[in-house]
Amino acid sequence: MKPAAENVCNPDLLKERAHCRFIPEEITHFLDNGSENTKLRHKLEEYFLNNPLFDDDIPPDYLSHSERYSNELRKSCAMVQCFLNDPTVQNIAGQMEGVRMLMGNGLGSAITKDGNPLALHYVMFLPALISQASQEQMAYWIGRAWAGQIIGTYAQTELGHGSFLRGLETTATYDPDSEEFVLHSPTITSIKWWPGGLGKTANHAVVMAQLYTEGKCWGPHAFIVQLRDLDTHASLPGISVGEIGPRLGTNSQDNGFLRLHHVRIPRLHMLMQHAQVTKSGEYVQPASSKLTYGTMVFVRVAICFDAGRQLQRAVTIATRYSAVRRQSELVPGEGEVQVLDYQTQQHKLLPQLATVFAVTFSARRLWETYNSVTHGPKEAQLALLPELHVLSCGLKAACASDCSLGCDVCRLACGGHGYLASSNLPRIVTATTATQTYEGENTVMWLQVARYLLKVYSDGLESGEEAGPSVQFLREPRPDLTAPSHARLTNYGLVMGWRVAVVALLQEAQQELQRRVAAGQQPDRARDACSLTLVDAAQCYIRGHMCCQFVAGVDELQGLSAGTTLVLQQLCRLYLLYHASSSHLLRHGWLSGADVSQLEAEYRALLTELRQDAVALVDSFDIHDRILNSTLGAADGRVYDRLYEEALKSPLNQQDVPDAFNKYLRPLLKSSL
Ligand SMILES: CCC/C=C/C(=O)SCCNC(=O)CCNC(=O)[C@H](O)C(C)(C)COP(=O)([O-])OP(=O)([O-])OC[C@H]1O[C@@H](n2cnc3c(N)ncnc32)[C@H](O)[C@@H]1OP(=O)([O-])[O-]
Ligand SMILES: Cc1cc2nc3c(=O)[nH]c(=O)nc-3n(C[C@H](O)[C@H](O)[C@H](O)COP(=O)(O)OP(=O)(O)OC[C@H]3O[C@@H](n4cnc5c(N)ncnc54)[C@H](O)[C@@H]3O)c2cc1C
Repeated sequence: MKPAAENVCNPDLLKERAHCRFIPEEITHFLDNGSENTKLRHKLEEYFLNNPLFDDDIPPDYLSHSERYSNELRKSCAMVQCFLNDPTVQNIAGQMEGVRMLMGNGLGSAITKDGNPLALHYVMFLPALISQASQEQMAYWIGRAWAGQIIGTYAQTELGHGSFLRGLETTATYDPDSEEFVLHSPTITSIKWWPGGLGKTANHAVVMAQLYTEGKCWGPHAFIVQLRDLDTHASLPGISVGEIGPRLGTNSQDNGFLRLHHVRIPRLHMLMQHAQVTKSGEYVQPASSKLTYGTMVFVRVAICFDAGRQLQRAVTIATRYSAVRRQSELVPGEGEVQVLDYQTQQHKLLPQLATVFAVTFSARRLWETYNSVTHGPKEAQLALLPELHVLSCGLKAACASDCSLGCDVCRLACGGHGYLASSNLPRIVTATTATQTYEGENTVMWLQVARYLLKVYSDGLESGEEAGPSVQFLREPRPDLTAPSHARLTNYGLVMGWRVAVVALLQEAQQELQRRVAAGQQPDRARDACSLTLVDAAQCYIRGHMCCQFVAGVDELQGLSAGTTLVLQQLCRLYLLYHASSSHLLRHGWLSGADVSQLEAEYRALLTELRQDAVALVDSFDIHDRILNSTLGAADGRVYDRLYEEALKSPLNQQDVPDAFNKYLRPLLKSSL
């Protein structure tokens, strides 16, 4: 048994919690979207985290690639079985809600630490069926997929093309004689490459392929292809499938490749909610060709939430550690201080804390937009599609980039120990950085946003097309740059500053574009030559949007204690000030040099204020120790004991003299004698 002293909480953490100025549970309930959800989450955590089925005998870091995959597949299948068959779990949460929690990176990440081989089935295959299949197709596929009788993935990206969807090479050619599509990968570059779960887990895939019928290509469409025998799991004739090899992170997710050799599928395996091919081969056009991209839009929204949850974990670990870690003397002779006391450390961590809330407010609003578009009347759906597309692209890019950079800042804030796998920060960082690439590489997403902004700004909307609510400001009179500083520096004043920057950048880009085209440059090349300015415009637009959502979200909160409201207002202000240091607010005339100095002083004062709540704030994220899975971040702050305990688990430490010594080192030592 451990000595009692080892089990007590670190005294510095206790002190931090004692001076909390707000009610942490209020923030917990806000982040869970209601106290009932918090209760539900606790019950699920208790059920799963106390169940030995989900324990790892050996830390995954010490397993081989195949062992890791097998271990994570064991746990993910057990987890799904619980949801499908265990009444206790079913009583706690509806199946849908439960699976969502397990597949996301909350509880799920405590169970399948190294990536979940079944994730794509729930995160993309099922959503693809829901957004692309006709009613009859849903009736056929969804029940089987939901019950785990078939396991699917989403196979879109190819060796040669990921970002440029229209460039996909896989073909689906309709044969009216047999009423079948022939799926084929004609070249090496057309091999599907990357889909999660494709390598060894999935027996079906939604395959995106160029549809050919009646001799014409109609662009990328979605088809369900069976890949493996449902009994033996052997790959079917004409299907070459496997895993693509080790990656920076999530190595148990068996990302795979797929080559199709003239594989025949029934006509009704083309997903036909939007476009159809009749028995005779006639192509029936969808209301919008972009409806085929619906699955990606859904996942982009989900990524905003996921990236935010990863940042919550990273900043919890780094903040608790910074309260425990003492390093150097602030004032010589006064003893070593908690590193959290250094202004530079606060500047690393507190903006990350604020970002958690900016992401939460923005992602929630995006989710509302997504729901009103997908559940609204058809005409309204189509009218709002561009706005949803642009917001989902922009917020996905911003949340992915802010959160993955934020996670890495948290890792760096933990010094050397942050580099240790047992801190869990390397795994969090590598999992989060992938969100910048998948589901639309970030730069490509920014360019999509810019394309829409320029279109609205330059009156390029087609007749009957309306500018979406988030870009109405492009049509409004330019705000007054000479307004007094007290008006420009308020929260809404700073939001306005971003809008001013967007308009100025679009104006610059448009003038440059016109100049180049007038000088004879091909218009698309001219646009590429303006793309840095256009990406700046897109980023300012989304930053302004996130600031606006944060300000409005805090303003609209009701029923919170004064202390909690104050701390959220301060975090909101900190977020606005942190980003106001961007050169764009200065360059485009919203802020003067004197304004910047004033805002910087206010920012530093806020760091000092919020420093006292930092530990209580991360406590309010209420992340279970098993989900943090970190030697540095556990709630009791026993950092050094845990670091030592984890080091002792290394297989190399199971022998004083490793076998490799006799094989390699001893001969070297002998030869150099
Ligand atoms: C857990 C996760 C695991 C990971 C999974 C994956 O990664 S899966 C793999 C993930 N892979 C990726 O994410 C691949 C990323 N690439 C893509 O999504 C597409 O290639 C693209 C959107 C970049 C361009 O598409 P394109 O060349 O067809 O289009 P274009 O640029 O020529 O613009 C034409 C018009 O269409 C509009 N429009 C476009 N999309 C939408 C939409 N969804 N809705 C509404 N509208 C849309 C656009 O605004 C423009 O309007 P305008 O100005 O004419 O009025
Ligand atoms: C962990 C992980 C999981 C994934 N899971 C899946 C999955 O389940 N299913 C699936 O189908 N795919 C999956 N993918 C693939 C992913 O969607 C693609 O990698 C992504 O869309 C980017 O495409 P790409 O790799 O072709 O990059 P590229 O487009 O080749 O990007 C290379 C560079 O070119 C730049 N670039 C590209 N186009 C333009 C342009 N038009 N203008 C300016 N710059 C440009 C990019 O900004 C980037 O810097 C996954 C990828 C990863 C990393």
